[in-house]
Amino acid sequence: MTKKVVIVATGGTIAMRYDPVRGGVFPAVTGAELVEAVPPLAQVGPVEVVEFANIPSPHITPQIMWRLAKVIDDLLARDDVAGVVVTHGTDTLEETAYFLDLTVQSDKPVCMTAAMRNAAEISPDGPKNILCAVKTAFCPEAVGQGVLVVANEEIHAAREVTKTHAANPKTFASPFWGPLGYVDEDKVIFRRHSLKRQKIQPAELVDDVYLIKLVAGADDLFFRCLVDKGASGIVVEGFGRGNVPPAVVPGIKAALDKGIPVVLTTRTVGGRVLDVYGYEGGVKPLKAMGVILAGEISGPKARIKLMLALGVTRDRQALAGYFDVP
Ligand SMILES: NC(=O)C[C@H](N)C(=O)O
Repeated sequence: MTKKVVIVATGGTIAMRYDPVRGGVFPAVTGAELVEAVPPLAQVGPVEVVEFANIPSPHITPQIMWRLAKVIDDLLARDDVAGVVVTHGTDTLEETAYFLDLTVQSDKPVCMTAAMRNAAEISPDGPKNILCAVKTAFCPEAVGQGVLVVANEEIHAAREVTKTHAANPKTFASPFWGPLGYVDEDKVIFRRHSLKRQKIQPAELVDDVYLIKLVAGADDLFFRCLVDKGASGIVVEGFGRGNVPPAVVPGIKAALDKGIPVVLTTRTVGGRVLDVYGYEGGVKPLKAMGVILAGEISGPKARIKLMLALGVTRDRQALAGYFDVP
């Protein structure tokens, strides 16, 4: 049977054009039109298009990600489907990629791609990104690598990749680790394998989980607001090893006392949160209070993981186990 790659279009700049009447860039291009703009796809293999949505990625929500994951799993269950490519906006792409990496049950390739230049600009990057993403989705070595982000001819792991530049087409990078591989003219090359996938199968999506990014001199106002609101979870982006200002600690304690799990990440782009420092606000006393350490993942990705894990358990120890992975 000749297998195909299904392109699931969700929107983003890749599917936008400048509108002179409204004076801005707006959604304008369907998934089918995106494919028409990439004639060399005919030499790669058969593709099918699913018009999932056409929205800017700042409009993407965890509930939409949840629906997207189910659509992708249904597609990958088909014997005639080798893999899926998702076209998406770059602004929140890393969050959707990580959500899918944790929830899509199939190990067939899922390659997300995007564009930094809209379809009407000089040298749009979308068509080449789609071509590289489809080539990767057909590549046998992409099986079992988890969700991949393919852009600018590079292949990145969902767990490691982040958007690093507001405008440059080379925006996606995996700090300290670099790409898994790249797409050359003649073939797809993987130079390393992604980390072992973690899969979470929640019964429901608990999406009232909030991220608080800390800065010098921060106090616990935001924590007290979330405690009053009865949030289901709080992710904190601390400094360095995960340390926080002393004025934040009472707010963290108030959340924990109310049974709200608090997950600690760091605002650095690399390295792990670790209980090195014993001073007030250091991770050692925070861990002793019951704060969950999130390892290396970023604040936005830790929030995605906590949403999903809360759909499985509210037990703090069990929740901590979901974050105790490399
Ligand atoms: N390059 C892009 O796709 C950015 C756009 N604002 C989006 O995320 O939808």
